[in-house]
Amino acid sequence: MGGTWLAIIRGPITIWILPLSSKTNKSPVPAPSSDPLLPLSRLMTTLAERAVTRPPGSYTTKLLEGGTEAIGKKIREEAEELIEAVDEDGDEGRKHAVYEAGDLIYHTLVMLAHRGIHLDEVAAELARREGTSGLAEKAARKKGNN
Ligand SMILES: N=c1c2ncn([C@@H]3O[C@H](COP(=O)(O)OP(=O)(O)OP(=O)(O)O)[C@@H](O)[C@H]3O)c2ncn1[C@@H]1O[C@H](COP(=O)(O)O)[C@@H](O)[C@H]1O
Repeated sequence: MGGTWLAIIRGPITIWILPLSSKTNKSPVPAPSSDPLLPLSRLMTTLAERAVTRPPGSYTTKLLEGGTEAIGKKIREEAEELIEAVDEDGDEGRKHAVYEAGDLIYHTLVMLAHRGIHLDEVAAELARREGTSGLAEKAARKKGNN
């Protein structure tokens, strides 16, 4: 295993071992071309690394230094921009919505990195919810409150 590696140990069970690549955003692990969602996972790894190494000249570092408030402000802005873009007509409008969704997802992942949460944990939470309608879940929650 060549190069410099960084181990992040959180909580009782989570251990991240990341190859350090703070000078570039080149993926530390080359992506097999089969999974189109791998860039998300690679981005999360980069952002988790930024949260630890805080390289100067990084927009992510700047956001992380601003904390929950600065990151939250960008999430609100980007959410607004996505909502507006979604109703724009045609291919250009659709492309714009994709672009704004990218901004919103990036800033959301920065918030996760800020809190020391990995995308895997969110995926596990979504997997736990899989197959349960939001309506059924809400009804069960209401019942539990009685
Ligand atoms: N995916 C992104 C990404 N998406 C959006 N952005 C930035 O998010 C900002 C979006 O804000 P706006 O659209 O409001 O643009 P703006 O007006 O310039 O922003 P502000 O100055 O108002 O904050 C822009 O500066 C974008 O460049 C991103 N910045 C970084 N990444 C990824 O994160 C990696 C690490 O980035 P650094 O930490 O900056 O090296 C990059 O290599 C990319 O892979």
